[in-house]
Amino acid sequence: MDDIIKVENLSKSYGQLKAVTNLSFTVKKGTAFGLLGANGAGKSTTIECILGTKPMENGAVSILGLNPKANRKELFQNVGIQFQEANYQENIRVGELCEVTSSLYKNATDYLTLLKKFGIADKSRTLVKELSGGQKQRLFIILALIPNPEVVFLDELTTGLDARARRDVWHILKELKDQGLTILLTSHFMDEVEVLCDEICILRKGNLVFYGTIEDAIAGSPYDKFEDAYLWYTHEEAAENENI
Ligand SMILES: Nc1ncnc2c1ncn2[C@@H]1O[C@H](COP(=O)(O)OP(=O)(O)OP(=O)(O)O)[C@@H](O)[C@H]1O
Repeated sequence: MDDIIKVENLSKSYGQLKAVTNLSFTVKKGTAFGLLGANGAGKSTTIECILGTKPMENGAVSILGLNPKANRKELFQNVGIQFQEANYQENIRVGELCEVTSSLYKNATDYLTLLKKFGIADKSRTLVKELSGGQKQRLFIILALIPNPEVVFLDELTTGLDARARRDVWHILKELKDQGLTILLTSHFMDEVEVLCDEICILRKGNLVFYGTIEDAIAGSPYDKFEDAYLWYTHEEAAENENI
């Protein structure tokens, strides 16, 4: 089975606001897919609908051939999710949180290796609440990878990370992708998207305005740099130029 994530005609509104309209895409095994768009474009809503943590109005979704709502338990073992801070208790140490997380999975990977890879092995005994923003972000990526998942969802992948840490994260994810991991990520950094993503879709106010490869995105725009093309698709390039 090649299509690891399949989204068909996904729509979601909050009252009168259409957050996502008729969105369809597929993500193939061992590839990274970037869900892109400005603040409020509908990226997080899409991820939550795919994972079944938010009800969608219309559409059909499958992950690893399963329905995320009906097959939650089966999927749980094979899907990694980068959660945000609010999901963790305050007074737990980094090592303890990794240990507890590992205990939930049959195929958990060695978290000490991950802590080392992501450069926070020395923080194992530190309280999670005492980590810096970037260290927390690294920890949350580690927690998503502990299950040794087949597919991982990474929302705002490297927000808050310093330049070195971002490159380390890219390197690790590329390695995992080469080993067959499927990645769906959101990011506001187009350099990162160019390094990692095989395919992207760009959302504008919940509507799909581009779906394909980065090369095709550039070719379909008047620009020759991806970031310029991206801003053109999102209709933000004028506002951007005014600020220069
Ligand atoms: N629970 C909610 N109730 C009402 N409106 C919401 C809710 N969650 C999101 N929205 C609205 O839906 C739209 C899409 O939001 P969403 O969080 O999916 O965007 P996003 O692309 O992830 O943005 P960001 O890049 O800022 O994280 C926005 O206009 C937002 O204000």
